[in-house]
Amino acid sequence: MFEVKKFVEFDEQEKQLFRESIQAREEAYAIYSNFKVGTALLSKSGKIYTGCNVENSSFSLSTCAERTAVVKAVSEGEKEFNKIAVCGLKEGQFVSPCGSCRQVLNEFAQSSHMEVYLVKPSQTEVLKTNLKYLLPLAFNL
Ligand SMILES: O=c1ccn([C@H]2C[C@H](O)[C@@H](CO)O2)c(=O)[nH]1
Ligand SMILES: [Zn+2]
Repeated sequence: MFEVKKFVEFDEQEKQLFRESIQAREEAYAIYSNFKVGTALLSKSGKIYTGCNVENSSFSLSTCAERTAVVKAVSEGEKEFNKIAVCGLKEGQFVSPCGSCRQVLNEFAQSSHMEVYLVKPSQTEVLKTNLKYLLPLAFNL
C-alpha cells in the first residue's frame, strides 16, 4: 500500500524528517554514480539521524544512505526506529530503498509496518508506504 500526497499535507514532525533527508542528500559522496541519496531516520526516542550514500572507487564498498543512517544511530545507542524518509531524484520519480537496505531496516524497525516516505528534493510530493509492503514475508531469525 502506498499513497502520494503533497509535502504540505504532512504533520510538522514528518515535514522535519523530509527536510532533513533533503539536507542530508547534499552531503552525498556520489562521484562515481552521480546519484545522490539522503535519508532521515526517526528513532523511538524521537531523535532524527541522517545519512547519505558514500561511494568508493572499489564500487562494491559503497554504502547506501539508509544504512549510513542506521549505523550512525545504532552506534549511538538507538536500536528501534519508527520512520524513515528517503530523498533521491531519478527523472522526477521517487527513489525507493534497495533490497539490502530494506532487510537492514527490518532488523531495527519498531514495527514491521515502519513508515517509509519517499521524498523529492523539490518538496512537491511525498510517497508514503511501509516496510511490510516493501519487504513482504521478511526473513527474521
Ligand atoms: O537504497 C539505496 C539505493 C542506492 N543508493 C545509492 C548507492 C549508490 O551510491 C547510488 C547508486 O546506486 O545510490 C542508496 O543510497 N540507497
Ligand atoms: Zn540500499
